[in-house]
Amino acid sequence: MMMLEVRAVSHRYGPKQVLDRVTFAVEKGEIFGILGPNGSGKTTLIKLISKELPLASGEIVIDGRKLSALSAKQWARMAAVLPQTAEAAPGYTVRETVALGRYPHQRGFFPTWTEDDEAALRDALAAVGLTGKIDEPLERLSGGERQRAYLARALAQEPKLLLLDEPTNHMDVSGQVRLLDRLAEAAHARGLTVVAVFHDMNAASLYCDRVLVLNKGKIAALGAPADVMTPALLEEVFAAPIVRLAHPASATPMFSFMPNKKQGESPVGGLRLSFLDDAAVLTAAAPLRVLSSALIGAGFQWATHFVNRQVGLDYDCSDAEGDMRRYLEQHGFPPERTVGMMTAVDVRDAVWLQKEGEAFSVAVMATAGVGNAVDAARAWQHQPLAARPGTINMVVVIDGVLTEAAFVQAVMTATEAKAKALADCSVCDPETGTLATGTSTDSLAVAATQTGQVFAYAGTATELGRALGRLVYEATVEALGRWEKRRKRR
Ligand SMILES: Nc1ncnc2c1ncn2[C@@H]1O[C@H](COP(=O)(O)OP(=O)(O)OP(=O)(O)O)[C@@H](O)[C@H]1O
Repeated sequence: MMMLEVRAVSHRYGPKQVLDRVTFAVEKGEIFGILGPNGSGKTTLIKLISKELPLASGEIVIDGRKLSALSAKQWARMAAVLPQTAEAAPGYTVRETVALGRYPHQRGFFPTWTEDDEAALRDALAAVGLTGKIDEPLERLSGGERQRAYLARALAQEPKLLLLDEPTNHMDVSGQVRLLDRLAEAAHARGLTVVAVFHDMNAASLYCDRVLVLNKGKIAALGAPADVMTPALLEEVFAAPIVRLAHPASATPMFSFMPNKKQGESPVGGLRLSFLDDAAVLTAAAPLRVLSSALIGAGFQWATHFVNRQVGLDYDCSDAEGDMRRYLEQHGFPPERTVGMMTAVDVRDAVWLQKEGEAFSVAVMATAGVGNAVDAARAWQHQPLAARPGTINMVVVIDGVLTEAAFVQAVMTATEAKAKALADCSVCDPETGTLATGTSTDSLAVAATQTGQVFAYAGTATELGRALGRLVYEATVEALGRWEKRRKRR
């Protein structure tokens, strides 16, 4: 069932055409976003639907009834609007402001305030979190609170259709999340239809079932955010470089801008390996983009420090992450910009290899121990393992721009080269007696400067992949040799 139909609606201010044959329909219970750059006609569209501007061309139908046939009071029983600006009318309290929302439901010349009116008012105030401010004068509220009071007035109207022009304009983050969550709740539980103008693409993507993208008064796109909010479309419409990212917890895309930064110096030359008593530390002159499985900074991250910390064989692993975070803070490494790994291997044996290619540079830091060696193909045969010390930790740094595919391929290439190094060193899984492919607690970080040449791939079909595989292989063999030597000396 459609709650709102907009058919071939055009609008002019004098000679200026600001909407051009705009057609779309919004289903009952939908949260529908309107996006577009400044001046694209969003507010005009809301004003036409809310009867604030006369409709000169096209047709608008609300819940099956033509807008032109609805009186102001009939309209207000079906729809409510929260305008862009929320200026306080002097002298009104929050209660009085919200009570005005009940006017469309009241009849006769001397309407009485019913229990239903009071319940609707209380519900609306609770929904926007303003119950505690019911008797405050509106002008004493902050901009965000005032916006919420006006939203409560719109909710008290108990509309089927709620029109919002930038609803989170004056709100801080928690206010935004609370408001949008409440709207989503009301839409899904009560079948409220919400049509809202958004400037924040991320909020629109997270909360809208569908979005309409307006550009110069015309529809540039219409559909589910994940389908239509493509970087190409958004870049064209907003004339700004936009990147689309995967949200960590929701299947809706996130957006950010690409700053127009000058390319910095290649930081591979600026990498520095240093040692603390109990850690090998790699420091980069500029932040590197990293994909890692490390204890701290796992996943994609930007980091300037890579800390490979040595712990005793009897280390209590129950809160390794918290402990590592404290360790980093105590030693002056910013945890949000540090990739932190742990090992029981002596970090003085860390291997550091670099290769300067024509088109790229690659560097590898590795520590290795194989007291905990495992054949990944036979690990299922193991008894549940008590983690034994002996981990292979590796940081691979590439000077260049890696695509996400190249990051994943670099992880694959490094892992395959490590497995081959173990095989060539005849390292066996003690439980199965077969050749080991790694240890059960290995960490890997692949880092890239994200300046200079672009690498779309880093598999063994590429020059970069071949150099990377070779370096990882050599570093692993060397690190295993050092570990073995130290073990024999004990
Ligand atoms: N009353 C008016 N008289 C003349 N021109 C107007 C009037 N109101 C808006 N406009 C113009 O119409 C165009 C569309 O305005 P509208 O407010 O609908 O855009 P918008 O997409 O909501 O913009 P914003 O993102 O800045 O709020 C703009 O160029 C604006 O300058």
